[in-house]
Amino acid sequence: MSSKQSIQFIVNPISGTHGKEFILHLIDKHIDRNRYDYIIRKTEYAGHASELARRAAEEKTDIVVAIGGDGTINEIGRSLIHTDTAMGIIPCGSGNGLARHLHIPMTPHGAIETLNQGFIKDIDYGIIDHHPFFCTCGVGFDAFVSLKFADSGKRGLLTYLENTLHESLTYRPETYEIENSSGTVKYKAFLIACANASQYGNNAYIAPQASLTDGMMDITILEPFTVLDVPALSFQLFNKTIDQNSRIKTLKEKKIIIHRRNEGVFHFDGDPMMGGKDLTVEIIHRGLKVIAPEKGRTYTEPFSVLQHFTDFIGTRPLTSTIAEKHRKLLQLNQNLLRRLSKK
Ligand SMILES: Nc1ncnc2c1ncn2[C@@H]1O[C@H](COP(=O)(O)OP(=O)(O)OP(=O)(O)O)[C@@H](O)[C@H]1O
Repeated sequence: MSSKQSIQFIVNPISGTHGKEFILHLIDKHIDRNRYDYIIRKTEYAGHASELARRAAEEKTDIVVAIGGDGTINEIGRSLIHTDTAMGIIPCGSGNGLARHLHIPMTPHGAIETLNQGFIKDIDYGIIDHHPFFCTCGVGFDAFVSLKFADSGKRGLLTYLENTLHESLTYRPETYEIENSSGTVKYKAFLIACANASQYGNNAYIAPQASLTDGMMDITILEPFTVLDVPALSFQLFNKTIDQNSRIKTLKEKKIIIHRRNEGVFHFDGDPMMGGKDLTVEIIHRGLKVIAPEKGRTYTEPFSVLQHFTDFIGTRPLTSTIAEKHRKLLQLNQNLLRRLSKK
């Protein structure tokens, strides 16, 4: 019997915008073969990653690695909760919120090195209306946009940005009641984000104080705002200080019920889902094993809001036609803010 640990890599070929062959080549080249035996599986349809991961856990595979974005991570993570199989991540999505929170390097080579180090930590996960999430879930504007994006038929950050900006022009805040163990409070809100991880992705920190190991979720409520609030909100989203904005209310809870007037969409890790008027959201403490760097970042990155914003809108220089398009969209938008990971 082999003393090596077993890894199954699960590749989502459609995640992000880049081909995955290069990553498979890097795995072949850099994975520690003294430590690991590995196999690679490719997903063939939505939901397939969940099936593959469930089977891998049943077969006592030591590690299942998601090669994809937060949607793929969600599929794999939900099959590994409360098992002995740990989840690794080679981030390939458009936002990579969970990987960024865990300080997993964004480069495939760096992420493979993290696997080779093999440090395992137990993290919390959340459940909204019976759907596990690992990063964020919520109702309101970002759930609405996740639905629009899912319907748009094409993927990519520009499409997402376009949808976000256009829809924010007409989106109306709704009234919600949030019930916790001590009572119910009413809020008029543009969005309510329930965060296990601190960011949506792309370093857009919707809940900067969120911890993956405290057994609590950080709830960010964005109340109605005016155009005058947009610059500060946008800056603070990337500066990890949005919780200090006067339009923001924050709560820390283990379990809440969100009551809304009508049934409608919510999102979990950026994927839209239709739900009822009452949505139960709770955090389950340390239910998933993940492989991540042992002590925060393994390299130092100077913190720059401008860089984070650039990450968010893409890496092309702001001198191109794309930049012109961004500028027009930015003019159109008076409400931008938002998550910007998915999609
Ligand atoms: N072979 C496949 N064909 C079609 N859809 C797939 C396939 N494999 C996975 N999917 C679906 O693709 C969706 C999007 O994947 P994922 O979230 O990983 O990529 P992304 O949207 O580019 O990244 P991010 O979530 O970071 O923006 C997942 O929800 C998953 O269900």
